[in-house]
Amino acid sequence: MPTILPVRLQQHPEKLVLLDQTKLPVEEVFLYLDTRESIFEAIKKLRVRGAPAIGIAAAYGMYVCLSQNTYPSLDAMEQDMKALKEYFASSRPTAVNLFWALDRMEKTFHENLGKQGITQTQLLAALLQESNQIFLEDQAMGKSIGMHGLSLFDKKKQWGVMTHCNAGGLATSGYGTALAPLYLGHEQGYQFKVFSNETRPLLQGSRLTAYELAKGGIDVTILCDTMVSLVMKERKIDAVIVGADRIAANGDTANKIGTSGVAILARYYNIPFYVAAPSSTFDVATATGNDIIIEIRDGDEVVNGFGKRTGPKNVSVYNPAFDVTDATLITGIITEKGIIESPNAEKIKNHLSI
Ligand SMILES: CSC[C@@H](O)[C@@H](O)C(=O)COP(=O)(O)O
Repeated sequence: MPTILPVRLQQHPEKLVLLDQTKLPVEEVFLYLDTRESIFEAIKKLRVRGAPAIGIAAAYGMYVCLSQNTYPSLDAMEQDMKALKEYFASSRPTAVNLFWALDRMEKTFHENLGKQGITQTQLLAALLQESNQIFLEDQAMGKSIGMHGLSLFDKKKQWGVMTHCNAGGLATSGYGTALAPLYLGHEQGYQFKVFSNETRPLLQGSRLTAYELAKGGIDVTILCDTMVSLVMKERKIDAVIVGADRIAANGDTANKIGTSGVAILARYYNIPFYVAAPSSTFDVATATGNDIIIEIRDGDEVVNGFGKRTGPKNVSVYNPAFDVTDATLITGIITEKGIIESPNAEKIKNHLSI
């Protein structure tokens, strides 16, 4: 299991504790946050990132912020809960886990608000329990994803696995999603050679995935995004596994920019392409990938990233943070319940039992 926890709650006094991922791989710096502005900023600036971790941070963040105040009435507390929900939800638009976690917190608030004689302290206790539940469920889902994903491999050889961006421990409260089979397998004596795509422009693949896998003792090689085709042609890759930020009802999957190109190349070279994600990443209210809102980020991340100017000033830059991989390019979606082979709307509906 990965050794660094990117998001957790501290109590007495209440703080949201985040590993500042913008500082990796150079330094492990922890932030202790208790204001709504600092939590919003941490999500927006990717100090905490990865769909499940963003959801957990927002849930704990709501609890921490509400616990700072004594409200004149339960109505005032409810208004503030709604304002916080809206504020955190406006931080990043693509990862559905953010909205899923905030909806769960709001539902818990309202269910308890309806109880006769409920106090602010009791409402806070209910929110604390719900946010801890979201954290623990994510941990359990990661482990189950790992078990199902591991069934794709055996111990007879070393497997070449490519991943893009970071869908590991740093993106969740446990084993991760795409990296979960690798961690579990490593613990059980399976052999992997992981190829981690650098993932321009913010380098989650080289800064984060390579960092956590190396720390966990798993063989990892960093590739520039431009090297994917060559390495696939050299037959170094047996399978690709990536995470997801949002999976539409038909299986179209939004994930870090560059993922769809990797999927297209994998199809060309006849390499299986898997998406690993918990059920909290499915958004069945969104029919297809065309309806997923893609976050557009500041162009400076592309031409002035990490303090180095790599493009001229005053030139337009396009910086979409995610792209959508067509369901038809996906060999299977690995969830905590099993693997959806060649995903489509009906299989997804049955798999999620909805
Ligand atoms: C288990 S994390 C899955 C995805 O959130 C991950 O692959 C990804 O694209 C993260 O993007 P990021 O912009 O770093 O939040």
